[in-house]
Amino acid sequence: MGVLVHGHWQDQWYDTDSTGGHFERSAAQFRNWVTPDGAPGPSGRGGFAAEPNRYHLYVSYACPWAHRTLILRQLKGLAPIIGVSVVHPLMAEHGWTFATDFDGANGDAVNGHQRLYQLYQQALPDYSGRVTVPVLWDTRTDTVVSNESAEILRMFNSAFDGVGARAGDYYPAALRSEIDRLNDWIYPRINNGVYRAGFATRQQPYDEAVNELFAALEQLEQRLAQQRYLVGDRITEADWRLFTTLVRFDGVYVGHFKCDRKRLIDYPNLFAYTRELYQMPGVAETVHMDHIRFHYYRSHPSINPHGIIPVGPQPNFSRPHQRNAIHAGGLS
Ligand SMILES: N[C@@H](CCC(=O)N[C@@H](CS)C(=O)NCC(=O)O)C(=O)O
Repeated sequence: MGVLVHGHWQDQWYDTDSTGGHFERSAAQFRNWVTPDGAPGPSGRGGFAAEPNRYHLYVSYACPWAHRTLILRQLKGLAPIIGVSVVHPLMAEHGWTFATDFDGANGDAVNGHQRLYQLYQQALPDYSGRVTVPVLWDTRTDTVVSNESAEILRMFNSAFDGVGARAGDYYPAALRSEIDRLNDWIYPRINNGVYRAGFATRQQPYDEAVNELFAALEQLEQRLAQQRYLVGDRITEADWRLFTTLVRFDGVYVGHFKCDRKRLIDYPNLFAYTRELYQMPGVAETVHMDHIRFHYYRSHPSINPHGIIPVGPQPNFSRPHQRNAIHAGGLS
């Protein structure tokens, strides 16, 4: 893996020496918004009006942040009007690439690049920073609209409603403060918590991350015994953001990232909740466990030097979930 420095690719691993063994994720830099009429969004500049077949999404099936955007694209019926390029699951010295010798990795049909960093160079020749997925690309102006999944999620939720998106609001106005509160609590402890544990290079930051992670999972286990979804009886963005971490938990985070105090399948409510979300129409087809396991176990040689992909565990997400009986106010 590496970074771009003034447009030049440099192969280097995360620098945790300067942060005392802690892993710190850097902020995404392209922060424009697609809006119904092209007016500027909460950040960045305007000019990105919602139109069918204008925008293209670059993802890795392995990446939990990219996965959120794929799920919203699916739920909102955007697949026919926003195309997708899937990178190869191996992220090595050239970063993410468009090699197609892995089932599902479909290359870059839009710009014809070999490597993802070339897309960033195309958008901004002088770019300095990480080269991450997901990327929302504008084929009209040949630039990156956004490389921040949390914001792409919000755009997919509503910006395309006038140009053919399916009904459905996963960030309803009345629930926003509760969703934001949950996201802010879940992100550091769980979504990024597994990375903080897995990429720690000293004992103490690892201990800290893993303790916070499992304390948070215990709390959610209790919450989901009382209510069907994170915010009561309605599925919201907060659920999808949690789902992409939970669905990877036993397959990679338990082993590869040493998050092994418990497995997902040891939490009856969290596991059943994950199964219910997995079984929603269109969601299972966004989950590609072969990309997920290959990516993590092969792309981090400092954690898994021989690149052996272990056998499991691999939970069965298709088993009945039996969550129908749970309503916001507790078991009916
Ligand atoms: N803030 C970004 C983070 C995305 C991210 O870190 N993606 C990872 C893959 S899971 C990546 O592409 N990493 C490459 C790198 O850091 O060089 C988002 O949520 O969109």
